[in-house]
Amino acid sequence: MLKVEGVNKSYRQTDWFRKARNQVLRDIGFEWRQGETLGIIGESGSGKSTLGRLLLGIEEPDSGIITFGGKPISDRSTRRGAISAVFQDYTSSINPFFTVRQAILEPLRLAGTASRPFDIGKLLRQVGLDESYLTRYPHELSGGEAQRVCIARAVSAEPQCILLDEAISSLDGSVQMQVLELLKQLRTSYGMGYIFITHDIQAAAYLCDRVMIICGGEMVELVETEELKHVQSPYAKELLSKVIS
Ligand SMILES: Nc1ncnc2c1ncn2[C@@H]1O[C@H](COP(=O)(O)OP(=O)(O)OP(=O)(O)O)[C@@H](O)[C@H]1O
Repeated sequence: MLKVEGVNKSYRQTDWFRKARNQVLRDIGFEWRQGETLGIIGESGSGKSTLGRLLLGIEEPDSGIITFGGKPISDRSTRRGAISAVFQDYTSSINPFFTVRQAILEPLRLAGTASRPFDIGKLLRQVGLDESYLTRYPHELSGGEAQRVCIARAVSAEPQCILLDEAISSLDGSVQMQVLELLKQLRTSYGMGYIFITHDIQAAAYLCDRVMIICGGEMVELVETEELKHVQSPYAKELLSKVIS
């Protein structure tokens, strides 16, 4: 469904004496299958968020191809209704001048489907909030509530895939667990899938069907979650030993 082939990405380095480039992703290739939850895990700086931005079409690879349903993800018409995102920084993800109602309806307005019947109260209840939140502004929400609003907004246009980039990392432990549960429930209700970018292997193992491990911009492993303990690459073994021991 979402297909990534031979993707490379580099950025210009700030170097006064020569034109150097920092190679951030090397020859990445994989396929996200419709309805699945695919985890992308790796240590800080391994290139996870960069890959996320490429999958969302926010940035373009230097080389390689990314398609969704056979069409280039770089085309806005391909992305519309196909993929949405939830980021770590929920405080800046919502327009501070928007009420919760406006924030949740924004994707529908952008997709040109704002006139279709839409039960915003039901969606709000599904993410564990009630209709009294509709008139609140972002500064009137707790971190957990704001991230629930971001999730509701990502779900509202019913995309086939939601990319979550460290979406639970800034939340307290118990709230993280609630949001993971919520994501599982929404997946059942709406039949969509996720791409779950995280450095938290345990959260990935809890939520994901398959897990991809990246190190230094290279994909070192892509396995079914139940096969995680049988990973082959030394890096993946070391990464897992830190959690399992
Ligand atoms: N826009 C950019 N310009 C220059 N370098 C960048 C840019 N974005 C990312 N990088 C560099 O690319 C590398 C990978 O960054 P990236 O944010 O993708 O890693 P990550 O695995 O998501 O890390 P973290 O878990 O800390 O967010 C880092 O060395 C980073 O400094």
